[in-house]
Parts: sequence; structure tokens; C-alpha cells
Amino acid sequence: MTYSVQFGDLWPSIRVSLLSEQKYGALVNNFAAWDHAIAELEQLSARDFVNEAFSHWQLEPESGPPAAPAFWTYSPNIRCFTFARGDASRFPCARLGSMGVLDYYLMDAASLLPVLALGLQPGDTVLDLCAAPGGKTLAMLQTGCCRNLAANDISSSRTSRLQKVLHSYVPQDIRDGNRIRVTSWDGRKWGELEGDTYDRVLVDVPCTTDRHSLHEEENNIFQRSRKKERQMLPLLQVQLLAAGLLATKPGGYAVYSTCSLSHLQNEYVVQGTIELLANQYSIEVQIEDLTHFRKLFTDTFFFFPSCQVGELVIPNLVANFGPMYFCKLQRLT
Ligand SMILES: C[S@@+](CC[C@H](N)C(=O)[O-])C[C@H]1O[C@@H](n2cnc3c(N)ncnc32)[C@H](O)[C@@H]1O
Repeated sequence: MTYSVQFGDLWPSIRVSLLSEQKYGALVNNFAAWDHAIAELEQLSARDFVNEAFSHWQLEPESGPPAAPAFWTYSPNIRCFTFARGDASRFPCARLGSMGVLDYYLMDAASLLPVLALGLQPGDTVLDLCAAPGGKTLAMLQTGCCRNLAANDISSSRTSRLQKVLHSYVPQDIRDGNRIRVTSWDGRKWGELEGDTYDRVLVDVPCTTDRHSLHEEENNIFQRSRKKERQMLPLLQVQLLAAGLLATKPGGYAVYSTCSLSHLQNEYVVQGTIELLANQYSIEVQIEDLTHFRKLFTDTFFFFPSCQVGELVIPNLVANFGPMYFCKLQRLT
């Protein structure tokens, strides 16, 4: 009922897509023999939507981002293969390669957009505040940009899943070095723990996980017994985003993301947090315009056309990715 009001004519199509099988992307593991993985994925007629979008932009700059430097603010070295629109093929399971790690990671391709938007640069110190099970952490590691990466999640069982993902995809010498730190703390306290510390912060918050909630009975967030928790979600999201921004260095960037369609959990949280930081901490935060980003990936995803801040990928039967909301913020002071 809420979403039919929020999305109007678009809702029936979003709804039927949410109820249908979702599409995946295969994130190529640069720590494996990636050339083999790419050859295999190309044989399946999948395409690397990230690099295809960038090459298309270079050939036709007038349809791409307004100025060349904007291009380089995307996180580099990420390769993710998807099947074309309308092609509902599935990827085979990832295989263990000669380097002892799996060759690709299957995830909702829209989940890469927050990582691409974060715009990692070589030598960055990075915080992933709500990291488990670790798809986005792995994507950030693929960029080769992280001088240090702190991956945190309050749930110890989910943190174990994150450790397993790292174990399966990242070689031991990189895991054992002091570049990756995995913790299981309450992210809401991060501003007090490590204020003004990180160049880039990802705040991929707990939400109503709309697609998942439609298909999974167990521990469903829409159960009557979890009503209070559900009502408190926007507050928790504001607290986590505020902590993420406090942990960001002045001049650094944070990306807020959810896999919910709800404006209450998306745009309202962003706007509420900006006000909170201004009023309580006199910290100024600016929202980055991602319109060019939407244009860049318009061949792969359907975007909701009327977001006031941030971008929202909406599920569609021929490109059944998302939902994924993301908003990029720069901490100015
Ligand atoms: C959407 S999931 C993160 C998905 C992850 N970023 C990925 O790409 O695989 C949200 C996560 O937030 C965690 N979480 C919930 N409350 C938290 C808190 N107060 N501090 C840190 N993490 C929290 C949950 O345990 C959950 O794993």
C-alpha cells in the first residue's frame, strides 16, 4: 500500500519484478587468474557492464559525464559481468582457480553501484561500517586502492560469513598483512572511536531488505513481533550514517546505501542526518550529484526518475536488479 502511493504507475511493474527471479552479476576476482574468468564469462555471452559503460562514455563523451575529471572519481579496476537485458540466464558457481581463490563472486550487480560511486583513490583509508556478508568489501578490495580497510559488522555470526568470503577470495598474504581489519562493534559508536579518520566510508545500513523479505519467512522484518524494530529502523540508519560521516575526514566522502525502496529509509534518512550533523556538531555535509552516474549505467539498470537526493535502482522484469538506493556525501568541515 505504501509503495503504490510512493511509486504510482511504476509500482505494479516493480512489484511483479520483486516477486520474480532476480538477476546476478559476476564480480571478477582480481586476486585470481582473472583472464581465465573473463574468457569463461565472455563465452557465456555475458558482458562487463562497468567497463562497457566507461568505454561507451569515452567514445561518446557528450552522452557521458559533464567533465573528464568526474570519470576518475569512480572506483577503478572493478569488472562485473551481467547477461543482457531480457536474458535470464544464470551463472555457474564460481570455481577455485590456480591461485587457490575463487574466480568470481555472484551478487546483485546493483550492489556495486555504491562502491563505484564511493570513488576510491590509490592509498585511501577506507571504512565499511556495516560490512557483512562482504560483497561490497570484496568489491572495494578489487580496486587495489585501499591502503587500509576496516570492515565492521555488529553481528558476530555475520562477521564470520565475511571472514569466510575473505578467505575464499583474498590470498592469505593480503589477508594476513595489516591492510584488512575485521571487527564486530556497534557502528553507531564509530564517530567516538575513530573520528575524522577515513578518506572513504561506506554505510550500507540494515533495512527492510524488500526483495529478500518477500521470499523468506524466517526472521522476516515484517513479522508482527518485529514491528518495533521495523519502526526504529530509520533512527538506527540516521545514527549509523551520522557515525560514518563523523569517522570521515573533512574533505572525504561517504556513501549511504540500502536495498529498500522506502523513501523513509532512503532520502529522509540522508536529509535528516545532514540536519543532525549541522545542528549538533556544526559539520557541513554536501550531497554529490550522481545524475551522470545514472546516465552512464542506463543500459544495465532502471533508475527511479524522481529521487530528490541520491539514486534508486528499481527492479524491472528485463533487468531484475535491485532495489538499491545510494547517495554520495562529501564532508566539508
Ligand atoms: C545490508 S547489510 C550489509 C551488507 C554488506 N554491506 C554487503 O554488501 O555484503 C547490513 C548489515 O548491518 C549490520 N548492522 C546492523 N546494525 C549495526 C550496527 N549498529 N553496527 C554495525 N553493523 C550493524 C547487520 O548485521 C547487517 O549485516
